[in-house]
Amino acid sequence: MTAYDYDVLYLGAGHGAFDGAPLLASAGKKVAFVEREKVGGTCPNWGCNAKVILENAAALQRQLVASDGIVEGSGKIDWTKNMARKKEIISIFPNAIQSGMEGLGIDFIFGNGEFLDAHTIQVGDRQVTAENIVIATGMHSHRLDIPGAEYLHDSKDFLSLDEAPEKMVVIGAGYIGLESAAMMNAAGVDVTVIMHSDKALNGFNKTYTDALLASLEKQGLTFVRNSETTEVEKLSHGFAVKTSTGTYDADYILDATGRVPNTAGLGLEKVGIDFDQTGIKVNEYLQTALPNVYATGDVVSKTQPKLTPTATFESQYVANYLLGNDTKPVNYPAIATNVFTSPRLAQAGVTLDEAAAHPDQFDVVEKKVMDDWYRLVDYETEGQLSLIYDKDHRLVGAIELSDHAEDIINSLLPAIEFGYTPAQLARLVTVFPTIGYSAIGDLL
Ligand SMILES: Cc1cc2nc3c(=O)[nH]c(=O)nc-3n(C[C@H](O)[C@H](O)[C@H](O)COP(=O)(O)OP(=O)(O)OC[C@H]3O[C@@H](n4cnc5c(N)ncnc54)[C@H](O)[C@@H]3O)c2cc1C
Ligand SMILES: NC(=O)c1ccc[n+]([C@@H]2O[C@H](COP(=O)([O-])OP(=O)(O)OC[C@H]3O[C@@H](n4cnc5c(N)ncnc54)[C@H](O)[C@@H]3O)[C@@H](O)[C@H]2O)c1
Repeated sequence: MTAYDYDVLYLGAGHGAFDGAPLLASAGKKVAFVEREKVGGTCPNWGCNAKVILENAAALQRQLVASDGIVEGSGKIDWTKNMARKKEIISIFPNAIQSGMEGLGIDFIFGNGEFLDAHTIQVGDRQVTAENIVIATGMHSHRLDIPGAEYLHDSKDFLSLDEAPEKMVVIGAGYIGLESAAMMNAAGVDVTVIMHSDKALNGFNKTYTDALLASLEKQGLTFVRNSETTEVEKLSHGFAVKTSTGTYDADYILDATGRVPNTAGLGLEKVGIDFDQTGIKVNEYLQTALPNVYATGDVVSKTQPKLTPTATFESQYVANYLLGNDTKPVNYPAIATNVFTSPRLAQAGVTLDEAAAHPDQFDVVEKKVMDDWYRLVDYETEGQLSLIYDKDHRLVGAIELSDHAEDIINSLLPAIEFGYTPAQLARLVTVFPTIGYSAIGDLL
């Protein structure tokens, strides 16, 4: 029998890797990560955690303004201090994750990993072998290919921006575009978002995304719809962003036009692993074309949202599959997602668009968030909720726009995932008065 250096070797040390690795190490497997940048990957260093700290100031400001003088103060955001706080909080993550993993006996090998064959990875001048390899290399920012592209910044740059610009142009109205634009608008920046269609946020219903844009417009954001960005020109002060609908001045430009799977330079073609621009192709066991090589997280080609909880779920699934604890095909649960603007837009389970396409299978109940008196308690002013039921009246999906949408969707998630009956729902005696009580109350 061949002796490999490791039982399982992960390419990448983000959530797609480090959430499953401890299960393997605790079961006595020899495990290592190959990481070319920062331990923890995108989410803690340049994604979720970094972003949510910065956005929290905008959410606080919104509540303070809505209190209409009960809580005094202008709510002015000091962006530089906000950024310094963010840097301080997230700086602990790489070492904390690394020492936690090393405490379990897991090794770190730093450098770019590339396949030599199905069991061998080249890292610098070292060749590392493993019985099983998990590709968890994530994604990087898509960059527009236009003249002046060198003046554009991506989300990684943006989440380290120490000084707020006066005028900012954001190209793209997906998660990153809207979250970044909304928090900078709250920080007093004049922000224009260029959209190449009239619909924001793929995967969310248009009635809801239009309502979100309308709310953000009321707060001062400008959206330019159906506009193609063609060129960026450097001026003596700042830049001119040229588009099919006009020219917009900015001193900071964020290219938020999407993310691309990290498949290049891995040697995938050489070893016969299938992939395309959507990511690595896997079967129902998250196995690539090579039976001993798996893929997890953002690098996987899939219909599920490319989010941290999805990466975590897949990482734990593959670890359990390799241990023989779970031999069934991957069975994704309802995946909850939230756009961290103020108000938030969150959803889980069957979407409104899916429900509309299959009226024979689903019923939709519409609710006005402001009909719930509790929303007045924490100064909410607007919002809507749609509950999607199957024909047995079990909740199968929900979408909400409000300042607490993420809490409502999290509270509804068990009912969506486990299909609670009305009798089971009636046994959920939640704390009153709270947003969780409101969420379950919506179902009764
Ligand atoms: C700005 C931003 C905000 C986000 N906010 C949220 C949010 O609020 N909620 C949410 O759920 N999701 C959010 N996401 C998405 C979330 O960050 C990803 O879904 C998650 O990080 C995916 O984890 P992963 O392990 O698949 O990839 P990653 O975290 O990207 O990790 C991949 C790792 O692989 C390494 N790597 C790549 N190639 C190689 C190689 N050849 N050799 C060695 N190492 C390699 C990389 O350096 C990286 O560290 C956000 C993303 C961004 C960009
Ligand atoms: N809150 C969260 O959970 C969160 C936050 C940020 C990112 N993410 C994840 O990260 C990933 C990437 O987010 P993202 O915002 O980069 O991608 P995205 O796909 O959500 O949005 C990209 C947007 O750019 C638009 N676009 C593309 N080309 C364009 C062009 N030439 N001009 C104008 N617009 C253009 C697209 O239509 C789309 O709306 C997503 O998969 C998302 O799941 C999640």
